[in-house]
Amino acid sequence: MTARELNFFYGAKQALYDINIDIAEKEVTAFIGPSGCGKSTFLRCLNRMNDYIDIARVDGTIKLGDQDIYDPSLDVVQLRALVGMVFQKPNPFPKSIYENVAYGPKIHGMCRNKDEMDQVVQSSLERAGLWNEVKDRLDQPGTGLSGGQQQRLCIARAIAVSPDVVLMDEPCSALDPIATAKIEELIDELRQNFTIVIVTHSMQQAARVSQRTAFFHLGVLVECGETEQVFTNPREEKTQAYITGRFG
Ligand SMILES: Nc1ncnc2c1ncn2[C@@H]1O[C@H](COP(=O)(O)OP(=O)(O)OP(=O)(O)O)[C@@H](O)[C@H]1O
Repeated sequence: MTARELNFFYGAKQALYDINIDIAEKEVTAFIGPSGCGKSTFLRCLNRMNDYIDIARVDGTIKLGDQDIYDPSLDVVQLRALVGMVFQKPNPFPKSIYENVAYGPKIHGMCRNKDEMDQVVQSSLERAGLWNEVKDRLDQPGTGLSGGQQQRLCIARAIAVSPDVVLMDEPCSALDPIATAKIEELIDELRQNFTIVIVTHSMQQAARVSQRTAFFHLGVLVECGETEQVFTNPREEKTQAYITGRFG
């Protein structure tokens, strides 16, 4: 995905300024920066989740491949299948584990019969590292799983519709360290098949899971580069100050 000259406003308040970024395919890009710097706002621009906010206004261009995602003729439901999202708090539907994963493929008409749907559900749960834990209780509520399992269920739900990109907004912030480690391992496996963008408050997490890091400050994308370079040899003084804990 690419963004060019992206400006974003909540009413009169500008939250993002002239963002230009190329998000590399089949890699993990981490968005870091102090609270309120616009990481989540920009993440939500990437699949038009901000459309739900009445006062939101976007200027500039975001493309998925060649497609301008703010083109008025674009089908937003289709866009959100191609650019899926995993939220801070695991939010399974109040439905069975099976139904949670089957929901997307069903509304997008991806499966011709029950066998095909079973296959998609199984492979999505496998790829989300959850199959072995739930295969004997697929008819039980998704909400009955542990927090870490629920988050992996939400990842299975996102990948069941074969997205190109998976956006993750602080996916581990509600999880304990063991569940966090599992999600981080999973992110590393998923990047073989998906482009991943993760917002994280943790610089350690960004360093562990991402290949590229983008540092935001006061709505400006200060620096974006290979994660190792950003953390060891940042180009910008502001990045250096942030990663060494001088502010934020
Ligand atoms: N729905 C909204 N209406 C008005 N202003 C908003 C809204 N959501 C966010 N903002 C403001 O936009 C700015 C960027 O917020 P955003 O949540 O994108 O930052 P962030 O970097 O993700 O922060 P955090 O790390 O705390 O989640 C902040 O000043 C915030 O107060």
